[in-house]
Amino acid sequence: MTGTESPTHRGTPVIEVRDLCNRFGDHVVHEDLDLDLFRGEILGVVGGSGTGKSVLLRSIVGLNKPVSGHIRVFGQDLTSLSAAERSETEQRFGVLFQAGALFTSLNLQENIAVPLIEHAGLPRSQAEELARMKLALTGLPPAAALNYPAELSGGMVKRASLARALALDPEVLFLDEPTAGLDPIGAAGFDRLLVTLRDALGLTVFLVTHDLDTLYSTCDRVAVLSQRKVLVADTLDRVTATDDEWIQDYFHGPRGRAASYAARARAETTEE
Ligand SMILES: Nc1ncnc2c1ncn2[C@@H]1O[C@H](COP(=O)(O)OP(=O)(O)OP(=O)(O)O)[C@@H](O)[C@H]1O
Repeated sequence: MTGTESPTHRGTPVIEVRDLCNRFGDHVVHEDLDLDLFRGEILGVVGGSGTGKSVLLRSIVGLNKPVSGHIRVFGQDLTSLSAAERSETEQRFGVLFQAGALFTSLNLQENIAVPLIEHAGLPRSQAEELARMKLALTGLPPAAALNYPAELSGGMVKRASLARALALDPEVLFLDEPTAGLDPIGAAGFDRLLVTLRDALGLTVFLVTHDLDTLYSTCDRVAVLSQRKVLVADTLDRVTATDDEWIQDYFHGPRGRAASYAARARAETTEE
């Protein structure tokens, strides 16, 4: 890795990716990619379209088998685990995919009860009670528990999907573009919720996003994927100062500047 880790995040990483290679046919997506995720941080993962952000996420959560490399999770190499150990480890992860992936034929409390019944073995009534608590945690009103996904706004679907990702009390939360498709107010609300939940539940968060406002308002560190590797993984100040064309265009273009001004204005309002 060319970037130095933030001094605020020393200690053993909960996830260590080393020399990761991913290839589809002739198309090399990652080559000797390194990345650390430290306990309690929100790490934003950015990069141009097709740089392999989602493939990286899927490799870590076990949905994509890398060509080579090591992924250590909670100190254990994923490839050395038996299927049972792997499944146990993966239950310490919560994943929110871009499409949300709720079952359309189930209402929200039934949706969130599914992992509680299947993986935690809870009886249905208890699972649905717990599901209602998870929905409340994400700021949804109690009545929403009986709604079907099609009856909800995009922002509510995202919150419900987050409630499902939190169903099994994960230690690490993986989010793939959680604010995509939300209006700016809905997106800002989701960002605040994410920080509140991280603080309240002690979560570690791996967040793939294109949303500059989300990066500025939620992330402790940002990892930039470029040229098949993590070009830099550090605090926003250090990342934005990195001498790289894509980074300079992304963070110092009109949208990047607007997000940076908005973040500064928010910080000043909080200080007053
Ligand atoms: N299962 C697959 N089979 C073949 N190619 C794949 C597969 N999954 C991903 N790819 C390719 O790998 C590359 C990286 O995909 P990925 O979805 O990780 O990009 P991304 O950085 O998340 O992009 P975006 O920001 O547009 O979502 C893309 O070129 C994609 O087409």
